[in-house]
Amino acid sequence: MARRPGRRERIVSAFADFADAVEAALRGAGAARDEAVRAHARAMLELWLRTDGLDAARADEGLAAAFASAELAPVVARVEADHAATFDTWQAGGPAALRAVFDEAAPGAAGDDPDRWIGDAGKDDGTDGVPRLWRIGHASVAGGESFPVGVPLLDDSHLQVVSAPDCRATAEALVEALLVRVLSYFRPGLVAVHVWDVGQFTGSLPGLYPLTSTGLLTVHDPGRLPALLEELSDRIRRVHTRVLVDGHPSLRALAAETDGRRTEPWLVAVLVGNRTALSEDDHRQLQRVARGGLACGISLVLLDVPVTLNAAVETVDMRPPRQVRTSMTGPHVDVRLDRPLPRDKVVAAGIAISRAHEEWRSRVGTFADLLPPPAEWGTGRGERGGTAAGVHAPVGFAEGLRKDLVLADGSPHALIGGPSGTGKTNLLLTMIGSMAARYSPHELEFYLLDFKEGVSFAQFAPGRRDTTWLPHARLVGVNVNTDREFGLALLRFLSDEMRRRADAAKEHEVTKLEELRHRDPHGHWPRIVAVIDEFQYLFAERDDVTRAATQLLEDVARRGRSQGIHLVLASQDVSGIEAFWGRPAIFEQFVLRVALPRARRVLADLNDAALDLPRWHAVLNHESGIKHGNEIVRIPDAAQSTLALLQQRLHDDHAAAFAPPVLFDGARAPRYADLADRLPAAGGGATPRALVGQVIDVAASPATVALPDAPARNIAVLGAGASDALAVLAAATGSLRDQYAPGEVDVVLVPLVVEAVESARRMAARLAGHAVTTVGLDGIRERVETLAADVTARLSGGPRRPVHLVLLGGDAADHVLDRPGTEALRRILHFGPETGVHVLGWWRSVGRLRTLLTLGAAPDDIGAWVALDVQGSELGPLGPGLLQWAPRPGRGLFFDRAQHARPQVVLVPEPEQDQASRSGAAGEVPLSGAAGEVPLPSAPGDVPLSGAAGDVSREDRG
Ligand SMILES: Nc1ncnc2c1ncn2[C@@H]1O[C@H](COP(=O)(O)OP(=O)(O)OP(=O)(O)O)[C@@H](O)[C@H]1O
Repeated sequence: MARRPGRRERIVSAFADFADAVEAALRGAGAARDEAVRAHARAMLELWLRTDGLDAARADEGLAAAFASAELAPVVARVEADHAATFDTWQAGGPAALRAVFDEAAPGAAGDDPDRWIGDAGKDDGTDGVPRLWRIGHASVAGGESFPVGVPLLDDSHLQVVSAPDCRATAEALVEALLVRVLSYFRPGLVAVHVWDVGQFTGSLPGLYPLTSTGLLTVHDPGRLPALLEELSDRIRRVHTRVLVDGHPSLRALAAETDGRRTEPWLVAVLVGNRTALSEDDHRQLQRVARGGLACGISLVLLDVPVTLNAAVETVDMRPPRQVRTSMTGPHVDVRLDRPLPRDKVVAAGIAISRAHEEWRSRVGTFADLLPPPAEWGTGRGERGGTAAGVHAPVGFAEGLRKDLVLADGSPHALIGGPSGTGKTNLLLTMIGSMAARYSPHELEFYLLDFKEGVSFAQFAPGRRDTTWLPHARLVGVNVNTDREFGLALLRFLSDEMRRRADAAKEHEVTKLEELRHRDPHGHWPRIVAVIDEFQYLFAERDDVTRAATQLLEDVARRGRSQGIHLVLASQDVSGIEAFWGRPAIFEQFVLRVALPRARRVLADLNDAALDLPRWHAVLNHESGIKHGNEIVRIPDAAQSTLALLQQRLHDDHAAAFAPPVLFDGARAPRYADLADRLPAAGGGATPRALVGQVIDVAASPATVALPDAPARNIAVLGAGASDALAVLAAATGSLRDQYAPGEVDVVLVPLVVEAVESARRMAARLAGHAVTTVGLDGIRERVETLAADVTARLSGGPRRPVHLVLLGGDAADHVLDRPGTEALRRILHFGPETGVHVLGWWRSVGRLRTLLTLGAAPDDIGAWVALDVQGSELGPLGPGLLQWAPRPGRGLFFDRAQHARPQVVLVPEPEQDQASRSGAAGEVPLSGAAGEVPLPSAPGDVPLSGAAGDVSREDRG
């Protein structure tokens, strides 16, 4: 019988249903989870792809399975579609546009394939612009067209390259290729490279070593990073203080405003580190260099030197796991670096560049290359305009670039040293030509003195063959080697001019020349450059001249700066010049030092750069001679043909407005006519003045003695030699002619020695129109006694018609005068002048004159004298104390109690017969007429008893 399902079965069945239900529930949950995981994977992949970029994700090996999965393919497809949609437009034109930009920014060796330029030296001088990019590789986006990648460098930016150990060699190759591009682009010399490698004595970049031969590459010792950084800082300082003085912010801006030419080469400093930090000091210094360097042409290339730079810098980051990235292209562009240049080609390029550099250095740089274009000569329209901020003129070349010599507030005066034959004079001529070509004579004046035996500056004054002159030249001194007084005269002039300027500045309430020019635009305030070649002669002796010169030099050196007065002193040997070493106050003002090869003491004590200078080079140092101010420049030959052409042009343009310079020519006696022209106008009751010579001053003033009716107004000329003495007296009597109305004066000519006879005749001829009598030895006593009686009468109120008693060889009269005659002469000397009777006499012996000036007369009766071949010690009783005077031909020591505290040196006028023969009038001087009869002298010993007086005197002069 069938049994009803029992309880147990029911329970089992119920559990089975439960298990089925659970299984169904679990099955459902598993499917949902699988779907969630797949969705998550899809979402994650999309997130990666969109975050890191499709290209990066493809390159990631961990994601290879995902890219292979069919399940995920729609995600990839979707991202690809979006990627393509985003970039397609850019891909269409973006790479091409980048290429175009690059081609423009990186012309020639800056961007071209190396095969097209490697091994050739560059030719570009930067005047047509500087590449803004330098190629390092290429890149593409999303498999699109590739485009070149470059980095900026010169003027624009520094470069920081960061590598990992396994790609360090690639990084070095990148730097090497970059440098080879830069060096091959520009004309050799325009870029110099310095390399410092912390780990290697020889530095990295061995392929570039050939460049060291001409100094284009300098390799620094690993331990001497501070020295390199110091060198770079010095350069920045120098560029700012010397080159960017006109307020230009950078060398690039300066070049843009001038003709585009760079005045300083670029300097690329490559620092190769080992990823460890620099010392704190070096780090700080490097930051300073980075900050100031670009404006001064310094670019840093840092390889694995960890440093943060507060300046424009681009980076190339080569560290894994990423590909190469640059700051130029951003983090999403993988850059493929160019293949390293083959080592042998780099070496060959270095050799070729060095060779071209050497050739360039020996080829370029003539004097003409220093000058601006001829259209600008003397206009001041060139690079720097006027001289408001100083005088800047290139005098030589460094690396083919023109190097300026600067006379301005920072370097007001220059000291030039170099042994004989090293080119001092040439350098001075170069400087003068270069300055004259740049500035207008309204803005710049030269005062040029040469103490050497020679006439180097004579070319700037009108000559017999070349009648042109340099309009800037206001004074030219030649053959002054025996006359230190010329130097003194120049310094005195400068000192006076400084005072005049200071007074004008005070009046306009300003302190500097620049401001004075501004306030007084119609005034004539040129800068003055005073050049003294072989200036040590000026200080050659311990005497009054040296003392006065030292004082004046100190004055001008200290105050000239603000008054626009600049001294340029040149010497073969400055070591012995006490005026300098004993007076640091003077020396310190000579901030600009120029040392020619082997010059001693011109530079600072520890600066021996001049010792191994090659020929025709100079150390130009605008920093008082300290080492870091050294610039080695090559001085061109100041070719006469170019100088002459320049002078001709300047003369043509300016001669109408500028008189010829005053000429100090120590070898030429001043002409009577020139001096007489400058005498004050006579007549109208003016006191007559007797001309006795030429004062040594810049105005070439006549030296005169006033002859008023006052005691002691007699003139004595002292010396045994007849020629100079007679020349002085001839000038003195001749000059009186025009100062009296015809017939207003009596002149008594007394030739007492044979040499004077001819001279007296000429004097008489020149005085034609006046009452002239000539008396010889035989008539002197009587004449003197008559005149003495006349003086007595005058003293008691008799008529006072002017009388000049001209004694030629006064001492020769002693034996004929006897006591009464001598006393009469003393009376004339003592009382004559106040009554209008003046003695103008030549005594061959000071002792004889002194004897005469006793008893009735006194030494003071000679109010003025000119001593010729007489020793200073003999003059004591006549002068103001002990005198230093060593006689020299053509010079006199002139003292006039009425106008001098100390005697002064004068030039004796040209002797009469020279003037006559030069004018072709020799023998034409009328010897008769107004002139009285000349009786033959009769005293034995003084004159021969036979022979014509004229013949004798001509022999004497021959
Ligand atoms: N830069 C130069 N290039 C070529 N020749 C030069 C240069 N400088 C000077 N000379 C030549 O050298 C010679 C001597 O030059 P310079 O007269 O200038 O020397 P210095 O130092 O003034 O000598 P000194 O004091 O003996 O006159 C001259 O014949 C000159 O032409």
